[in-house]
Amino acid sequence: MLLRNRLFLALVVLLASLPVLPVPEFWITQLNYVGLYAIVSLGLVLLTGVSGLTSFGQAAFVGLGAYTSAWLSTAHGVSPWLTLWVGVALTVVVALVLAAITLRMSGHYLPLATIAWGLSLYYAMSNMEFLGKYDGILGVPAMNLFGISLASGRSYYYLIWLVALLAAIAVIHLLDSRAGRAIRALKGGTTMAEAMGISTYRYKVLVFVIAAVLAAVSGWLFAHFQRTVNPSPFGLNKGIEYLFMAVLGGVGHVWGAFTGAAVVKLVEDQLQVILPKLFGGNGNYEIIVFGIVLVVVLKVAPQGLFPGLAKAFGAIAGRWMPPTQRVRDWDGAPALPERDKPVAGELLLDVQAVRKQFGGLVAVNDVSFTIRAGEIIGLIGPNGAGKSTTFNLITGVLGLTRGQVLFRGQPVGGLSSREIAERGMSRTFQHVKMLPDMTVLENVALGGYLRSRHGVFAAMLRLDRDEEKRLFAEAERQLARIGMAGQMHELAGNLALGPARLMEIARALCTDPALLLLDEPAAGLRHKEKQALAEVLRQLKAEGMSILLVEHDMDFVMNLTDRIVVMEFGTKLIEGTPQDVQQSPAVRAAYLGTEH
Ligand SMILES: Nc1ncnc2c1ncn2[C@@H]1O[C@H](COP(=O)(O)OP(=O)(O)OP(=O)(O)O)[C@@H](O)[C@H]1O
Repeated sequence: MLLRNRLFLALVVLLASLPVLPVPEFWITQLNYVGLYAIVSLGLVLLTGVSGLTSFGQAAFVGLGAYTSAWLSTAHGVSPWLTLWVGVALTVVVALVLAAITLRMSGHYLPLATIAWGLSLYYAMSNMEFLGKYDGILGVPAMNLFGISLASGRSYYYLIWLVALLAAIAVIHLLDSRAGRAIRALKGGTTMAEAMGISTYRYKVLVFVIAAVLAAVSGWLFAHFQRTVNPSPFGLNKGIEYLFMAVLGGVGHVWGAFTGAAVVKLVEDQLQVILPKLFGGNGNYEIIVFGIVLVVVLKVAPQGLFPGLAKAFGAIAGRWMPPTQRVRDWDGAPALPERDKPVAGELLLDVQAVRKQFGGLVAVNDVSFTIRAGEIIGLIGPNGAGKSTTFNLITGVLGLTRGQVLFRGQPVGGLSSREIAERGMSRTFQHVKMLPDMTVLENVALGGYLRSRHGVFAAMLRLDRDEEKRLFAEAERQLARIGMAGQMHELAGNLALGPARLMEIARALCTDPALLLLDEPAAGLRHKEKQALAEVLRQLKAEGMSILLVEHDMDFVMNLTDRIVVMEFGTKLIEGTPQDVQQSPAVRAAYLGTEH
């Protein structure tokens, strides 16, 4: 960590000394553009790299920031230090409106929508009389800071890079926080994040707005650097270029934004000089070269240039990569708040004649059962019996066709999985859902989301450290509870299936549940892994935890459960003790596929 800080400090000192060294004006201007572009790309790292939302329309937000400041400062003489905030406010409003319209779209529709609004904003800027139409606005004033003129490229350089580095630090802080983990969870789909109580839509909107604001701030800086604005740098091709920078540099890394901005800006200018000399004429040859380069980079280094560059710099620069081993500084952190727990024997879950129809298929046919606090109930049945569907009805992933589910006396049918998580049901997944690039500890800490509260701004300003300690102390406690504390610093993606399933249980425990719901936790496990899992479940029961265990493997549930509900063809075949079930000819027939 210390080394990382020193490297960062060395970078800052180097950057700060460039304008006072005999560096030609041309290179200072180039670096100014790199800084401006990096700020926009940084937003794309958050939006596209971390959250998986592709936008081609960022250049339009740059334009919004640039035009707002240019118009207010020229037509109304407003200080650029005020126009910045007007531009940011306007961008937030526009981004919120666009987010409300487009962010519920999925697949290819979202990128297409970003192209559509990117074009709309561009043409809006180009056709407004008061913004000078295609000629734009001339005579944008230079900035002053405490009486010091920032008119020269060398002085303005400090402002651009101060903003760029502060933005990078804020994004780094954000990604290493409660809100950051929620943002990182967006990429793997919404089911797991919602089950941890995270409003995925809210975070998508937040990330979208942050990326738009970064673009607008870059636009504000751009307007007072160029001292003139016209629509051309805010068009769709520039939007594509920003995305290109982020992807080329490494869209998953904060420093990838800077790498991409530097490579594109510096190489582009050189190519614009060299290529016409080689091929003659004034064609935009550099665009052809960039197209080819992007395809090659995507093929050989899909993570972009930054990870490779960092590795190439060897062990020291390798430390620039996100740390995998977090400093263990949470000893003595106060425990997170806990919910009121049900008393042993209290009716916890009351599933009343639930039904789910998929068109003509009745996947779950009026199934009823109950769970009392402290029990482990098994829900078993052959393939296609309707177990997973029943599980999804209880956890709010699927809506009920009919029937009701009561949890602690309150109806929960029709609630979202997030609301159900809030009430104290926590689940694991048949196919493990985790964030493979985060450590086991961080994955488990995601479970503590609803028990903590700090948001984006607290994270950016590092005001969330005490709460983070509480979250990690809780995550470690839950990992220790299932015997995985020794693996907390490992990347979750490196875990074998058995430990990965246990990690999911620890994450569910971290929500402080009243009822734990496990969806086929033994599926695909080897014998030893199954034994380890059974041991953990026995221990949880001994601690008083209530568990619904959906399982295909009959032997696994026999020695663990108090009662078993057997399903076949969507209906409840039998409910009883493991002995009752074991001796039932109907159950044997269902599993062996014979008549009964
Ligand atoms: N989204 C869906 N749309 C249509 N049919 C579905 C859907 N989900 C499940 N089904 C059908 O509902 C029935 C019950 O499926 P379900 O996955 O609940 O069974 P299961 O007991 O969990 O089986 P397995 O052990 O194979 O997971 C199956 O016939 C399945 O094909």
